[in-house]
Amino acid sequence: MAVYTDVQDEALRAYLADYDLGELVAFRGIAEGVENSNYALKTTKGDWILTLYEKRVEPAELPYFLGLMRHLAGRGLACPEPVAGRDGQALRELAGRPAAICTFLPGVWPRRVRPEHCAPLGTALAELHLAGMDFAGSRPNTLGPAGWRPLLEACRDSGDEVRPGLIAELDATLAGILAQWPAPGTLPVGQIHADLFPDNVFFLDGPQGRPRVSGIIDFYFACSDLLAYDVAVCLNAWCFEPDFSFNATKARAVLAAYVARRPMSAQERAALPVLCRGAAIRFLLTRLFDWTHTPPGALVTRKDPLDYLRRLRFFAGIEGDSALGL
Ligand SMILES: Nc1ncnc2c1ncn2[C@@H]1O[C@H](COP(=O)(O)OP(=O)(O)OP(=O)(O)O)[C@@H](O)[C@H]1O
Ligand SMILES: N[C@@H](CCO)C(=O)O
Repeated sequence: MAVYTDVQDEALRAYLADYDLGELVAFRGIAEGVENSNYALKTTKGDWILTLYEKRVEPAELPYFLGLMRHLAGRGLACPEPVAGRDGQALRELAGRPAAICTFLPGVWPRRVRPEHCAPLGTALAELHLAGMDFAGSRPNTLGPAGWRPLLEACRDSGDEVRPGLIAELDATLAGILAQWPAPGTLPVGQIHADLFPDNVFFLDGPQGRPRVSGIIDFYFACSDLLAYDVAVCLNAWCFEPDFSFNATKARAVLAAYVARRPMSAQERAALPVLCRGAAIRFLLTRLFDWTHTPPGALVTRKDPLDYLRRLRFFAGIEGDSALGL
């Protein structure tokens, strides 16, 4: 459930008066998502998404996120485009929170990923990376390697309640990942999404009923980091079956479509296994943090950290990039 901040009809109408979006016809809170409050708006000029940024989003970072979305949308990527008010500002305030309206994207995210989703995903990811190349802004990856040890420390006291021995296993695995992490300057860097899970990618049926990407949303973890790390996030999030087995067919489809648009260097390919381990531990640690720090009775649904322990163990057991489908 993600409507933390209630918006009253009156307040929304007053807010919309600063835009050129016509009259409000209807609005409703969207239950999906856990970070921010989202509302679907219908006005006489179309459909929009209103987001109120909640406490996990740092207000000073919003110009980067909104600027990146505007840039990518301007390059033709199907992502939400922030809508400016009459004064030219997209970032405004509503109900005491920073707020913005973005374009509404059609389509639905895949509840069950099929191999046919994977090539369009790989293409869209490469297009996102290419479109971001000339973006002027930058933002460090606060959930990148430098953030993992502090997260693990924050889970040290209660982590083993989730699974006995978990913290010791993570201590050892993290040390190995950090020791092998690519040195700065060795791999291409750019603007990455950093959270490209199935629930952030919308699809519509394209020619012959094949799925095509109709929208990429939720840029609020986007940052400037290794492009290949974004690929590793997708291999984690899209290429495992419900029984946690790795689906090499899906991985091959993601990678082949990606490299057809943005070829990867030999160093990037060689680094993929450690990048996959890094991506697995990132989601394991943020989930473990939430699992051990969310008060009972809170409205948010906690995600199981152990799903990512399975992935981490899989990626720890592979030798080269051939097991990944390259
Ligand atoms: N531009 C958009 N067009 C259409 N629907 C959107 C758009 N942005 C968000 N939504 C809807 O709102 C839901 C929640 O959005 P989002 O995933 O960005 O929420 P969040 O709380 O910020 O993120 P998180 O996934 O990190 O919890 C999406 O699943 C989708 O249904
Ligand atoms: N995609 C993340 C949550 C939101 O960033 C996860 O599944 O843990």
